[in-house]
Amino acid sequence: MTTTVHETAVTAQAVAEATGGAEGASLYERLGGVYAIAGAVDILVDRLFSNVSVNANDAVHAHHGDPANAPGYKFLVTAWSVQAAGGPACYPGRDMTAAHEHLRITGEQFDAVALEISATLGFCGVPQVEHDEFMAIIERYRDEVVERG
Ligand code: HEM
Repeated sequence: MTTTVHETAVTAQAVAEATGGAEGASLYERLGGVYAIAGAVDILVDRLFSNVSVNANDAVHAHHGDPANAPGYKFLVTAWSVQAAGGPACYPGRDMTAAHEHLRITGEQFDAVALEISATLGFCGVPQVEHDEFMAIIERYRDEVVERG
């Protein structure tokens, strides 16, 4: 019996089936693991660093306006996402309150970042179920990221 390239191609569906379907596999596995997540974060951070609405906050712009911050930030956001999605515990950064409290982020600025995350998941072809699960995780951190009072 011959096997075609089509039959051996690793698709998101094949990964889900091989790992026990949507119920058995972690979101991390269903997203495609560290290579897929790092690839998405690479695109996301480039977009965030040039997003005018996100950079309207001067404290955010002090960080996102400097291209020298991109590699380290991509590493930290990748590790955070891997861990938040149920992958290996590998995030070495600050918790979300400590990382953002000095930035005085508004609800609108949080929405602008969430929109870029959602757009990036769409751009990368992440299926709807995994898209919705990841965005639900992001939403759970709103109160830690947005300025209090
Ligand atoms: C749930 C949503 C968010 C997640 C998961 C997230 C994730 C992270 C991570 C992992 C770091 C690195 C922490 C460290 O340095 O130890 C960070 C820092 C940062 N984030 Fe976020 N972030 C979120 C929302 C936002 C929003 C809405 C903004 C801006 C509007 C923002 C702007 C920044 C900036 C400027 C830094 C660097 C702060 C500094 O080093 O002084 N983040 N974020």
